[in-house]
Amino acid sequence: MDTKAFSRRLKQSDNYHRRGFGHQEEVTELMNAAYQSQLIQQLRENNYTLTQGNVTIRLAESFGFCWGVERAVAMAYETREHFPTERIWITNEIIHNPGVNDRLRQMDVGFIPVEQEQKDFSVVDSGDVVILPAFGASVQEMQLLNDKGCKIVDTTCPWVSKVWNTVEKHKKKQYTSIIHGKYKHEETVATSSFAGTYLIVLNLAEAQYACDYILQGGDRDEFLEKFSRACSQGFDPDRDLTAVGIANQTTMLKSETEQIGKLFEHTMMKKYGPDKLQEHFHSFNTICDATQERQDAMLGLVEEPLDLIVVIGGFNSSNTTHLQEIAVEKNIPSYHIDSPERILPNNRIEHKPLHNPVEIAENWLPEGQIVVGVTSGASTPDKAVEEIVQNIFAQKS
Ligand SMILES: C/C(=C\COP(=O)(O)OP(=O)(O)O)CO
Ligand code: SF4
Repeated sequence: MDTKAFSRRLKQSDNYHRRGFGHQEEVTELMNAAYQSQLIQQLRENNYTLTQGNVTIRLAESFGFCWGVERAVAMAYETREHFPTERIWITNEIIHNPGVNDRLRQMDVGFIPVEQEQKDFSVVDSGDVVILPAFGASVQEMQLLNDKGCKIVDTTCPWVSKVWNTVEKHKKKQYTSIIHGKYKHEETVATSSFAGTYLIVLNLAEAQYACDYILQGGDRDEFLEKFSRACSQGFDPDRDLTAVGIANQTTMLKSETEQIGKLFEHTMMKKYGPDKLQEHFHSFNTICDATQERQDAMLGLVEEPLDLIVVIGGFNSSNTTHLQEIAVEKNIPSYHIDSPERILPNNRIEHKPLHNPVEIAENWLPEGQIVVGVTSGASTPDKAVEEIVQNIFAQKS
């Protein structure tokens, strides 16, 4: 499929919308009421600090809703305003925040049902409105919805589309796209659908494995087994790793994406010589600013004297998980929670330790004077942060 030509055609169609519908004022009011917080605004203005009783809260200097999330959620709200009686669907969670998705359900936006990892689009009829989330959607899904005659409202963050352009460039030059991301993540599913030949690496260890294969060869079957769900159809490591371009899921750990890029660059330089590097390696910076800013702020926060850190965001939120990784790396006790309800009576918290299932911790707030670091991922509204800060104060009072 010529994905570029399809995208161009889709964008010209009357059924395709990627800007709002002129209801900004009403929507801003609704969103402010649901998601903004005066307390958090005060904290920002007070050097990101607030003390009450024997608890001091230290907020990261960049946290919470990013521009792309605000834009996508606002577009979904506008869609409801603009099509008050039409059936409206969304192909996935709009962003990885349970509260925001619940709010869309309350607005009668239907989520495409999923059975055994397969989406059931049979529920969608011609003329229905379908929202594509901030992560985007695969080109096959877009085609299917377009063929059905749906009205498509595309809220894909432009930073994500920028990565799609990058993999299109790789494809044009017949480079294999090395995508730093999680193969099951909606954004990476969408990005890989625009790529030609691709390999998805989760982390530096997987990148190292692929680079070792490039330099020394290895067990082809083992390679294909390892990346069975993370490469393009018919991928052949002996044929498809001679020229590579780097791309990434926008919310991966910035430092890791950079290391992976450097690793492939050095590998290609070693294999083909510095003068031939351009023919075998391409890299554009596609790390999004919001991800970078939140990670940089977290790196600043963990340098402060803290007793513990609360990281707020959906459990399936990649950027939030990476913020927690920074706390874990620094050996600071950290609690990843997705909503204020996770703070339970009697000094207990229901939280998700990194790479482990949700569990309950007892006596999580130490006695006496404490300093609690707080940050939140790009899909977390300030309102949720406010309620969590208030719950912490209440537990210690
Ligand atoms: C929509 C989006 C980022 C917003 O945060 P999310 O937490 O929704 O997503 P992610 O960190 O990628 O799992 C894609 O870049
Ligand atoms: S984290 Fe970046 S890419 Fe993702 S929605 Fe926000 S601004 Fe867009």
